[in-house]
Amino acid sequence: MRVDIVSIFPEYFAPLDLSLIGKARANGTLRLAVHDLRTWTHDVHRTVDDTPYGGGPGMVMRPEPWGEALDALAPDELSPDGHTLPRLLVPSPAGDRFTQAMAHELAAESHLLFACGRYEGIDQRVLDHAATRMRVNEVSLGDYVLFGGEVAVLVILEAVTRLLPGVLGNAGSLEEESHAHGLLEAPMYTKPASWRGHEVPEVLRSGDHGGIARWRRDESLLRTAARRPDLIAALPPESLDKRDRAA
Ligand SMILES: COc1ccc(Cn2ccc3ccc(-c4cc(N)[nH]n4)cc32)cc1
Repeated sequence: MRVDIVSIFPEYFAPLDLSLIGKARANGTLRLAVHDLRTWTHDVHRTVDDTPYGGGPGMVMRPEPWGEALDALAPDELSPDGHTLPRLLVPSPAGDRFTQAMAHELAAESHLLFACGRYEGIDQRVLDHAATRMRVNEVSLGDYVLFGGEVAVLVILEAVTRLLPGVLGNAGSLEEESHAHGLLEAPMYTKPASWRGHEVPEVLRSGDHGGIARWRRDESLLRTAARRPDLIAALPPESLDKRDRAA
């Protein structure tokens, strides 16, 4: 997967040299490039923002630098390797909610292009023009307001990259994790069996794999019902058996 990120704070993405994403870049699973939007400014002050039409607080990101950046990173003509146009993702408080389902959808793409806004956002015409030639999605992490898109891109990129083949060592983790089956995961424990007077649930040390699976299922259901009843309501009816309903 190829990923391009455009930001006025490219140094925000230094963490992407670390850990499993860093390994994915080193082994070619992820080809990531971070670009400074000011590359596509031409004035001495390298201006990327201006006052909003219609008045109001703050500044808006100018369309010209973004237009040139997207032209450069998503050229219309097919590249020699038959490169298709990327999917443009624009973090925004007004975007569609980012979900694990969207992470899976994005993990199937060959080229993602992230536009990190700052100030009060990017001139709308940048997104409207881009949408005439590539898929554009405004994406929100949730109902809270960030300073800009960079942190959102780090989150989205981590959620997507861990789904790429070979990135997560034990593929089993993908299957068992929260939101994989629509439920929150059960509590996890490791050694020692007793710690500051807190014991590991006996069933987890019993070797009874059926009992362990049932305990984990029950704990997932109880935790999900308590913290995220919306996920219970969203489950397909057939996924809850009689025992589940009794939990
Ligand atoms: C109320 O209108 C606002 C508009 C923009 C901003 C600051 N800002 C600028 C670019 C940008 C990109 C993403 C986000 C964001 C995404 C989520 N889930 N929360 N916040 C915030 C962003 C603040 C407020």
